[in-house]
Amino acid sequence: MGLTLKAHGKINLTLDVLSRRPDGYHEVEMIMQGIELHDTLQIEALPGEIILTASGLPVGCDENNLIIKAARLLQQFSGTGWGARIHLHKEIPVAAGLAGGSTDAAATLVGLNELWQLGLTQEQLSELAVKLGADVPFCLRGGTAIARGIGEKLIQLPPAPKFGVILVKPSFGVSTAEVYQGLNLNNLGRRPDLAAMVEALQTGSLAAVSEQLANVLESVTLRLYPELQEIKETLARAGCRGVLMSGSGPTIFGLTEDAAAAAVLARQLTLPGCQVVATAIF
Ligand SMILES: C[C@@](CO)(OP(=O)(O)O)[C@H](O)COP(=O)(O)OP(=O)(O)OC[C@H]1O[C@@H](n2ccc(N)nc2=O)[C@H](O)[C@@H]1O
Ligand SMILES: Nc1ncnc2c1ncn2[C@@H]1O[C@H](COP(=O)(O)OP(=O)(O)O)[C@@H](O)[C@H]1O
Repeated sequence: MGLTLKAHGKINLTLDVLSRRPDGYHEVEMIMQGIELHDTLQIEALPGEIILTASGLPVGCDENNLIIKAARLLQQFSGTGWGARIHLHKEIPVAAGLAGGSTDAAATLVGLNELWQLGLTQEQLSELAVKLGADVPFCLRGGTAIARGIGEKLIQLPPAPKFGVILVKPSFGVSTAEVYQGLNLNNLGRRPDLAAMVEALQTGSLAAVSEQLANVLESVTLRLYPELQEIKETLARAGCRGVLMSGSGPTIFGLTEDAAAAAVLARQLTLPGCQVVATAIF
């Protein structure tokens, strides 16, 4: 008996950094949004070992893969004798700011909790999730949420309007740790207005939501990679209403009225060397 799970990516509609903690992490305040684009995990329980294989976009299947880390963490926590055979089909670009690894880890926790019949609560899973990464607790639930703390303190919001989303991922990846380290907390550029974005989401207006998009990590990543500014301008010129970098980058996303508009627009874009994906708010 096995399970097939969809592990959805995310974008950040707002991202603000409030302070640097003594442990090097940062207190954030952001609105996280799940997207249709997803990886697929097929999981079967088997005695003892954890075996991972992958297809789709290239990704390593060794001990560094967050799927293996999640499975081992759950084995240790529960003391179970079970193992698993897991196949990952990767569609979310890697090291992109789209939480691809985090969402695979979250799906692994959910899937193995069920297959191994551990009966862990959502809260227990969330406590394990944050040990794997700051974005993993959000990925357990998905949807639309305010995230605070290092990203693990979540307040679920009503589902967002189903806007279309165009993702543009340049050929390079960025290190999230380096981007946070590069921040100058006294010079963050335009800061988001969280309350105004929550209100904009409630109105359902693409124009209102687009106006409130803001991410202070752009102050680091766009300085390191000026070509990202050109991608933003290309998306805006092509007709995307709101354009922003997701998370620590380098993916730039653009919003359209719906998924069909995103698909049409994505086909018209010429961005050599970039992965362009049309998807939607999930
Ligand atoms: C920036 C965001 C926005 O959603 O996403 P991504 O760009 O990674 O998708 C997150 O804050 C990233 O979350 P995640 O990628 O899970 O972070 P982790 O693996 O826990 O941490 C990677 C490194 O980023 C830094 N980090 C992360 C989160 C945070 N609140 N403060 C930090 O300073 C730390 O240096 C940490 O060592
Ligand atoms: N299952 C996984 N999918 C993608 N990346 C993974 C996975 N497990 C570990 N990683 C590693 O995690 C790092 C961050 O990847 P990812 O989660 O895709 O990016 P981001 O945190 O920017 O959204 C990459 O360097 C990648 O090698």
